[in-house]
Amino acid sequence: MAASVLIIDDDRTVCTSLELLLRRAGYTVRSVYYPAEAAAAVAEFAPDVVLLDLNFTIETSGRGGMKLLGELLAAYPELPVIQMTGWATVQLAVEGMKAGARDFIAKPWDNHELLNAIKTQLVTSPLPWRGAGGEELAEHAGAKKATKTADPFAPLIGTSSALQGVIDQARRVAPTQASVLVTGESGTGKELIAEAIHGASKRSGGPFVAVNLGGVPEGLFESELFGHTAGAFTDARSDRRGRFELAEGGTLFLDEVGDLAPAAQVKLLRVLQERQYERLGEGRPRPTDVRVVSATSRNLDTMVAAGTFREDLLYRINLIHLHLPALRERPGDIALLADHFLASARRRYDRTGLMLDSGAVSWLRRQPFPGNVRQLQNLIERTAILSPADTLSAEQLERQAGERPVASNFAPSGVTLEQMEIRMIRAALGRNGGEITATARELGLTRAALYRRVEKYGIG
Ligand SMILES: Nc1ncnc2c1ncn2[C@@H]1O[C@H](COP(=O)(O)OP(=O)(O)OP(=O)(O)O)[C@@H](O)[C@H]1O
Repeated sequence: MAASVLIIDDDRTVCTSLELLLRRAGYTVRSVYYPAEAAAAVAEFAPDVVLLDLNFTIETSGRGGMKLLGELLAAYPELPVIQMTGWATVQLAVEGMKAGARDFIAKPWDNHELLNAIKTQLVTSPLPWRGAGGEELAEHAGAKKATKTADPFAPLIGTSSALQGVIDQARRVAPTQASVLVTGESGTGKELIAEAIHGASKRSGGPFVAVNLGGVPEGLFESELFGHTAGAFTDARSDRRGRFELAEGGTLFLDEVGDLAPAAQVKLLRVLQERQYERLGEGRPRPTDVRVVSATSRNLDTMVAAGTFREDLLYRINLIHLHLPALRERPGDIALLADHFLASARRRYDRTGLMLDSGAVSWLRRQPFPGNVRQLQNLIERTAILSPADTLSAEQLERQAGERPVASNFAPSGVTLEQMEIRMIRAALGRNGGEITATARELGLTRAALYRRVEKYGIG
């Protein structure tokens, strides 16, 4: 049986787009638009996970959402609630976490992160709040069990020696306990290879828990990674397990490790050195047995030289270093990858005739793909959905790829810098399928800086 998600948000466009995303990922979904209907929907639909918007537009303070969160958790203390909130209201999200929400996602959300957050709740909740079988849920959340006997590296498509070299290295280090640092541009498959390393390790029976450190506000770092006990803060009503605890016996994937603030770097280093951590408010150390795989698209050596990343932490996470090549460095893999994404579009949309004509393949091979494999995947998928014909041409792909490269009219007169910025952000969001991390990388911004601009300009 498919796992289920209840969306509580008064913005119907948000609900519709979340419904589409989650149904495609195999979930049963229901939305409610009015806070007053939420409790009844939880009772009737018995969702495995709830996505709750904290900012109802009628009540922009977010108090409506906080109140509802309190009511739902009072009635169902174990209900896994993921809060959704705009960047400007991170403080509210912090309050929500203290009140017992399990996670939070900033709007506009990153699809990949959102799906990961839901998966984490399904896999790591040992006692689903309504008593459903944990096994069944875990099986749904990523089909890791079903594919256990298959080659864990099979999902990594590409025959280029640049990619195969990295896969060979990864195969060799997977069975060891060594910490691994995966570098590479956004969308090159860092998380995919981290999962494969876990799958090929002796820990494959344990959990694979991912945490995007770039998305964790500083004030939440300890609670997020190490957990807290009820009463640790004024609003901490229930115990909360941190990511280290959730990953016990398995692999902890620290994504965007280069985005960690200096104070958080010290705290992480201490836990990795001492192999023990403390839940906030508990006052006693807990031993930890996790293997750490980290990833970043930043250059940590340069950051160490600049004094923004601790050298001792780099040594700790970087026993083995794997670097994934950008897609433009292995154009020979583009046709194979395109074929792979087209095959999944055929299955997903039941369009067995979908294919690329030869012009389309050579056009794809000439593209720079700054968003790497993720960008190629989004482009194929979008073109397949929007094309009425089964054979996709270079022209159709080009149209979907959106803005052309810089041309002489790049800075037309009569357009303000601000308008230009809005256009560039919109275009980059379009090219990257709305993925915040990839868009921020393409524009050379941090995620926080991109969120601020999206918020400031009201880009939807
Ligand atoms: N070699 C590959 N074969 C098949 N799919 C791939 C490959 N590399 C990446 N992908 C797909 O591209 C998308 C992005 O990959 P992934 O999330 O692992 O990248 P990432 O480097 O971790 O990105 P980011 O730095 O933005 O978090 C995913 O949907 C993934 O399945």
